[in-house]
Amino acid sequence: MVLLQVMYTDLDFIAAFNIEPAVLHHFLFEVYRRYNNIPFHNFKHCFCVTQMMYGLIWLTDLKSKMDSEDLLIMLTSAVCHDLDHAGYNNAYQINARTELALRYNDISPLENHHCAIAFEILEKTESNIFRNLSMNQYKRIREGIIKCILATDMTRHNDILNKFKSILTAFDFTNKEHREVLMMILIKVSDISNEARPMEVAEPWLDCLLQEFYNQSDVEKLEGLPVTPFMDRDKVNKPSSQTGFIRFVLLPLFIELANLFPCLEQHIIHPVRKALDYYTEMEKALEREKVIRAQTQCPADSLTD
Ligand SMILES: Nc1nc2c(ncn2[C@@H]2O[C@@H]3COP(=O)(O)O[C@H]3[C@H]2O)c(=O)[nH]1
Ligand SMILES: [Zn+2]
Repeated sequence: MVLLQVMYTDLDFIAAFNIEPAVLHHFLFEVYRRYNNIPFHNFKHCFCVTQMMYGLIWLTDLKSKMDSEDLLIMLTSAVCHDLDHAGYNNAYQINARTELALRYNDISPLENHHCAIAFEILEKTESNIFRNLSMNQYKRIREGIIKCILATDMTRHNDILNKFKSILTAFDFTNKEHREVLMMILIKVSDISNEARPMEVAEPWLDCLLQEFYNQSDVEKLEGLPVTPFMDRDKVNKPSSQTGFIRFVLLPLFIELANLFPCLEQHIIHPVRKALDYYTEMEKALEREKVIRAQTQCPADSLTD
């Protein structure tokens, strides 16, 4: 919590938006309380995503390109983006017809919920870090946070990435629409950036993610619901989960952001490529092990090969 406080201070938000330290503290404590004690989508994930956003803001020198309202939107969206996640994704919410799916008519039920919880916290005067803003400032920041948090729904991944690609060659920081798409891309990159971290940090996060995935698919099996294939313990393991995700989701997204900010290449592309090599090797080793195990179980078959 203290480190999050430092990020708000370091980016000059305290002075620019007249945020009282006690209110910031209260806000962050409420945020901390409203993350659940689950394997992946917990407060530590919130911290990692926010820290990545903070790092990206500095590395790309966004302070000189965007105003402090936009930066406040980005950091606060990162802090709030998974509030009260219960460890079951949107597919589950919709298939199980949960309260959230009913409330939000199957439209990004989780992301709508995370955002609603954020504004529930901000409705209380003692934890409203925006309480000294003008009406117009508050309106703009609320609109921005809603856009950013809703953009973390992965079913919108291709739409958002394609939009970013279409504006990239003529990207203009003075264009509001361009800035909004960039903000969505930045929160998406931060949200799925574990593999850009050192291997000894990234790998335990993958274990936590798979624990949450396997738990959901076990419950889906128990409840007779459609089983989410990438969460099924009978179908995915560590390397198979990562090679596809890195190749088809992470790299295509990260490469586009690095096209706009080439300085990011060494920070987000190189480590992700290294992780891809690592999991590709692990996948091959597991395959070899499987073949050996099959041969030792059926020695007669292997003799006839
Ligand atoms: N396989 C895999 N999926 C990830 C990884 N990081 C994030 N994700 C997925 O990307 C999603 C982003 O939104 P969610 O937080 O809902 O859930 C996340 C996971 O489903 C990762 O390292 N590996
Ligand atoms: Zn997240």
